[in-house]
Amino acid sequence: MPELLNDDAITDVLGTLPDWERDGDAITRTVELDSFPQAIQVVNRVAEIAENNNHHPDIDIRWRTLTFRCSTHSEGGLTDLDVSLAEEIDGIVDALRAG
Ligand SMILES: C[C@H](O)[C@H](O)[C@H]1CNC2=NC(N)=NC(=O)C2=N1
Repeated sequence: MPELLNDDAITDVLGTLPDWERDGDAITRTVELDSFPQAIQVVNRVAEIAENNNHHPDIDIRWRTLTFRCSTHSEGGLTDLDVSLAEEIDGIVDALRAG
């Protein structure tokens, strides 16, 4: 079972995830892509990784703007699974933006 991160650990983690911020029991990132198709490409790649890892973000899709919200529902808070997922999401966005 993944361990819940305490407030100090969350603060430390957010220092390594500059595009993310804390939202209660979750961390969130909002990102604007160049187009709706590019945003959906990001969503599809995130979905593949989330399914492989059996750990899924909440995703809000509004035209070119995506908001990801990561939390470990089964634990009722943030765990390392969310940190890893956030890092994967950052990598996908960076790779797609680099074209
Ligand atoms: C049954 C299945 O393994 C669980 O519901 C998984 C699915 N994906 C999940 N995703 C997230 N973010 N938190 C969970 O607790 C979780 N649990």
